[in-house]
Parts: sequence; C-alpha cells; structure tokens
Amino acid sequence: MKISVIGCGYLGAVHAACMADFGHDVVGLDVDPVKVDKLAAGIPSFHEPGLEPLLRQGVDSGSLRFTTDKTALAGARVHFIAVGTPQRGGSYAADMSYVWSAVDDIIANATPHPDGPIVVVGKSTVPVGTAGAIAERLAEAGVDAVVVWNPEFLREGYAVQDTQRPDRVVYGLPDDREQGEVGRTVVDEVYAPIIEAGIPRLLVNYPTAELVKVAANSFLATKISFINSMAELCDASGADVSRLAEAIGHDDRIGSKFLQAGIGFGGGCLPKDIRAFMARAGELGVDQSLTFLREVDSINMRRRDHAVELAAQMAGGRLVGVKVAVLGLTFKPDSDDVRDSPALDIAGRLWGRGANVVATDPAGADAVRGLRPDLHIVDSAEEALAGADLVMLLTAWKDYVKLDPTAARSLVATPRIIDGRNVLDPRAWADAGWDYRGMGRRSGAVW
Ligand SMILES: NC(=O)c1ccc[n+]([C@@H]2O[C@H](COP(=O)([O-])OP(=O)(O)OC[C@H]3O[C@@H](n4cnc5c(N)ncnc54)[C@H](O)[C@@H]3O)[C@@H](O)[C@H]2O)c1
Ligand SMILES: O=c1ccn([C@@H]2O[C@H](COP(=O)(O)OP(=O)(O)O[C@H]3O[C@H](CO)[C@@H](O)[C@H](O)[C@H]3O)[C@@H](O)[C@H]2O)c(=O)[nH]1
Repeated sequence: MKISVIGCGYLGAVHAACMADFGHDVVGLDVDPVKVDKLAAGIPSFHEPGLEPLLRQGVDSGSLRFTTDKTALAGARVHFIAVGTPQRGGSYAADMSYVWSAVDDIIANATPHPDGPIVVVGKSTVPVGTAGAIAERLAEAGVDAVVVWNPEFLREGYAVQDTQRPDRVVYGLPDDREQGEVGRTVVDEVYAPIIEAGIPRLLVNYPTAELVKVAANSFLATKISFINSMAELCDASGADVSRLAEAIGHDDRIGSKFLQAGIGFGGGCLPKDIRAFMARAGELGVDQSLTFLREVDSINMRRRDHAVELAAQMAGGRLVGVKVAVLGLTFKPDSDDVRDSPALDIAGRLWGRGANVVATDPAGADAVRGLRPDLHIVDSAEEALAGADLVMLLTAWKDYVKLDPTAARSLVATPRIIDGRNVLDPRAWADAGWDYRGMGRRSGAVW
C-alpha cells in the first residue's frame, strides 16, 4: 500500500522504516532538509538501536524515500501524522501548530484514491478532541477522508521493536460505523504483521484513543514520582529505596517496572505530556481531576534540586571551582535525546553555581555542544574523571554502570560519587574507598 508519514523525527522516521519493512511503499515527509538528506541516504538522523539496517534496506530497495516536497503526498491511501506537539512557550498546553500545518498539507496535496476514502492516521500525542476536529476540517475542505487515531507507545532506545511488536494497538474510530469499518480495515491492512501476530487491538472512539495515550504516560510518570517520593522518605529515615522497590515490586498488583528512583523523568514525552494533559483538563473544566499530576511534576523537578544540593553538600558547601565529572547528558541511555533531560539540566545548574563541569555522553555530546557551548564536553568517561573532585552518574549508560570503582579511583582527585540513577553497587564503591551517595540509598548499611 502507498503510505505517507508526515514528520520524520524520533517517532516518524522509525515508523516510516518499519512500514517499509512491512512491505509498503512509503514516503516520509519532513520540513527539515538536513534531516531529510540524511534519512534519504539511509543514515539515521538520531541514535536509535536497530534503525540503520531497516532504513538502508528500505532506501536501497526503493520502498522507502524521504522528501521535503509536499506534492509527494499525492497517490497515498494512508497518511500518518507524526509531527511534534511540544510544550507551548509560556504555557503547559501543547503547541498544535505542526499538527494543523500537516493537516493543511494533506488538504492541499493528497489526491483521491480509487479504492475509497484516504485514511488519515494520527500518531502524534494530542489533546483530547483533536481527532474529531481534524475530521471536521478535512470534511469542510471537501476531502474524502476517514480519520483514525492510533496513539504510539514506543520507547526511545527500543523504538524499532516497539513499533514492529507493540504491546497493543489502539484504533480511535469515528462514530459513523461505515466510516469506522473503512478505517479499521485499511489500518489492519497496513499493520498486517502486527494483527497476524495476535497482538491485542482495541477499537475505541476518538476521545478514548486520545486519552489512552496521555493516561498511560501519566501513570508511568506517577509511578516514577511515587518511588522518588519514597526516596525522599528513605533519605530522611535511613531506609534504602532500591530494596523497598524490590520488595513492593514482588506484589504483582504493583509490579517491579518503572520503580527506579533517581534524578527523575525527562525527555520529549512524559514531562510535556502530563503538563498538556493538565492544561486540557482545565479547558474541559475538570482540572481538579488531575491535580495529582501537579504533584507528580513537582516531585520530579525536586529531584534535580536535590542532586545539585547533594553535590554542594559533598563538596563542602560550595561548588565554585569544584571539578565535577558528569557521566551522561541524555534523558535516558540508548538515546541521543536531550529534550528536558534531567542530566543536562543538572549539569547546567552546577555550571551556573560555579562548578568546573566536565561532562561526557556516548550519544548526546554533539546535541549538547550545539545547545550549551559553555559546557566542557569530553569524549570519554576516563577524560571526565581525570582529576575530578566529585563524580555524578546522571544517565545509566551501560559503560558507566560497568565502571570499575578501583580503576576509577586512580583517576580522580577525590573519590566522591553521586549515583543519580541508583545503578551502581554501593558496597563495591564504598569498599573501593569512595564516598558513595545514591538517591534514597544507604552506602554503609549491612542490610
Ligand atoms: N519520541 C517518542 O518516543 C514518541 C513516542 C510516542 C509518541 N510521540 C509523539 O509523537 C510526536 C512526534 O514526536 P517526536 O519525538 O518524533 O518529535 P520530533 O521533534 O523528533 O519530530 C517531529 C518532526 O516533525 C517535523 N515537522 C514539523 N512540522 C512538519 C510539517 N508540517 N510537515 C512535515 N514535518 C513536520 C519536524 O521537522 C520534526 O522532524 C509527538 O506528538 C510526541 O509526543 C513521541
Ligand atoms: O523507573 C524509571 C523509569 C524511567 N525513568 C525515567 O523516565 C524517563 C522516561 O523513560 P521512558 O518512559 O523509558 O522513555 P520514553 O522513550 O520517553 O518513553 C515514554 O514516552 C513515550 C512518548 O510518549 C511513550 O511512547 C512511552 O511508552 C513512554 O515510556 C527517562 O528520563 C528515564 O530515565 C525513571 O526515572 N525511572
């Protein structure tokens, strides 16, 4: 089937490559010519494990192309909308301008299809009510189209496998049964390998599909802030949050996933999605239903304050002139994404307090060099550690988790470490002579 994917960032580029791998004829459209040039040459424009071979295969076989030329939308039966919906400056709400310009591009460039209405499939994360508004706008413009809202749940770092084999797919369908059947049938055809694999597929109305996405992210964010609030209690009482998480996680009503305490959540999704959800609830007159998300957000932001204060405390009260080795700048490992990254925020705040920050990251360094030319970025953990007064592990890249405390000790000026992701063995680091501090963890406890 001929498909277009509008917006080829972290979501859209992976989606386009996976749809070509499913056997479709795919064109990826983006307004950023630098991104498009790279993708068109089969080169990922960001770090994502497993993406490169898929891109190359699609581009080489001719089933996948990328362009900035909007007329390339002509002839496609399905148009996926995968443009960004970032937080709007000065507000919690989502900036929907990219979505509306994608819709305008469809109106101006899509052509009628001989097999039936074109199908516009929304994948961007949007405020509830958007799908219906898009369907109305297309109808007003006289476009014969069915809108299906199909939220995306992929995680960066696992984006390819999450797209090819998601936990579930959700189709938000129009109330008109006949139109809904057209949408369902066409999207089933696009996702044939997913449907044939028996992956759960839920058919719901538009608002349910839109809410499923933000509800899922709100739940995940709440889980993380819950365990981080427990970390605060652990710090105050001498308990260990990692053991606490392990113990409560054995109860499968709670589950052990997403209970990793640390410097909190960041990225291009959870922070802005919970804020946009609160803003939308306000518009709908039910803001009190989501007041808990305000607390989730503030617990999360407090983690960054705590990490900076702990650094100052360990350095003897002042950060001026203290050499801090920062390991990790991206919002999570296996991604080069530094959008709302707690690690980058903390590194910037340390720098702002006069610390001599020397930071490193396996994938995010280039992005940070562009955004924060004031930060001193080096190419390896060893270089960052050399002569450091304090080490802060802020992103749990495998190479940092595997660091040998004895070898690391030989590089630093003073063996002090803050494990911002609770991924190191406190005893091994203490035994190697380090002053180890985790997030809600004890280093010297017997149990
Ligand atoms: N990143 C993720 O892991 C993820 C997962 C699920 C859902 N989402 C949602 O998907 C959407 C996209 O997120 P992302 O992380 O890929 O963002 P991104 O910023 O990486 O990509 C968005 C892309 O859209 C392009 N764009 C903007 N306007 C355009 C237009 N009119 N025509 C064509 N291209 C246009 C931009 O140039 C950019 O390349 C957001 O709503 C996000 O919340 C993201
Ligand atoms: O126990 C945990 C788990 C995660 N994090 C942090 O939470 C953030 C988000 O992590 P993750 O959810 O793995 O990353 P994303 O790739 O942003 O994925 C989320 O956001 C996407 C965009 O909406 C959704 O599609 C995914 O389902 C959802 O997990 C990162 O900063 C992590 O370090 C923690 O601090 N503790």
